[in-house]
Amino acid sequence: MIAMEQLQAGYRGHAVTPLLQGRIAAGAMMALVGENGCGKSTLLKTLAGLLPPVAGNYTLGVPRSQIGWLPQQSEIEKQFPISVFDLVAMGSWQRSGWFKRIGRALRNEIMASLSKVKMADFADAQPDELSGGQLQRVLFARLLMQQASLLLLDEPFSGIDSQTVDLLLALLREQHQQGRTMIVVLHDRAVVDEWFPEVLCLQREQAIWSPPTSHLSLLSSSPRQAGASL
Ligand SMILES: Nc1ncnc2c1ncn2[C@@H]1O[C@H](COP(=O)(O)OP(=O)(O)OP(=O)(O)O)[C@@H](O)[C@H]1O
Repeated sequence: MIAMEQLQAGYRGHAVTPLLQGRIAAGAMMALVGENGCGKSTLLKTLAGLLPPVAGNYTLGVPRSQIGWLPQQSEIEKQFPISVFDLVAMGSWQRSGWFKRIGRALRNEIMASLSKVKMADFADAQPDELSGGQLQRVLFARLLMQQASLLLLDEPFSGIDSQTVDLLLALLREQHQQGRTMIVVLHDRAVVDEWFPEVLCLQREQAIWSPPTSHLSLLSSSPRQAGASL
């Protein structure tokens, strides 16, 4: 699904990642790991189309509308003056349309997503009334509603208790079993070893793919050139 050819991610022409050459297959459940500052978030933002590549190029096998994106900090989301229910409903806007009334079937789906993350009782709450872990569960419910085929999650478990981490990991595995592709930035080696069959480790000089990726000499479709946006 994702092919990277001599890709380097960074800011304003300055690379922060090593050269990335390889592919991530559709349906992969991949952990993105490495020391602080090695460029994990920067790579994820680049793949999400929020930053242009500094060098090389990549292809995503899906349109940008099929990306489910969970950034590292969700404090901004907390200030949104809407209910938890509406925040989760935002995940389905592509299916329902922005200004259409939410019908019974969609309402049930939203409540089912909130139940999956054990937050159904908070449907009428405001995001700023939630703890960090509760808000993260709500954002996962929104992600489920999105039904995106590519999930890019940046440290989704930081500051979350282990029970909740297990709940969210089980949901991710369910998404994986449904054929979705995911790249998740993680720091907890035990979580990576237990849950993630594939790992991309960024180091200063090189990237280590596990299992080793097939070398790419050609990209199959029009690549994103450095400087281009999605
Ligand atoms: N907006 C920015 N402009 C310029 N440089 C940045 C910007 N954001 C981050 N950096 C730098 O890019 C490098 C990589 O940062 P990044 O956040 O991608 O690392 P990371 O691997 O995700 O780190 P961590 O594990 O601490 O979250 C760091 O040296 C950081 O200082």
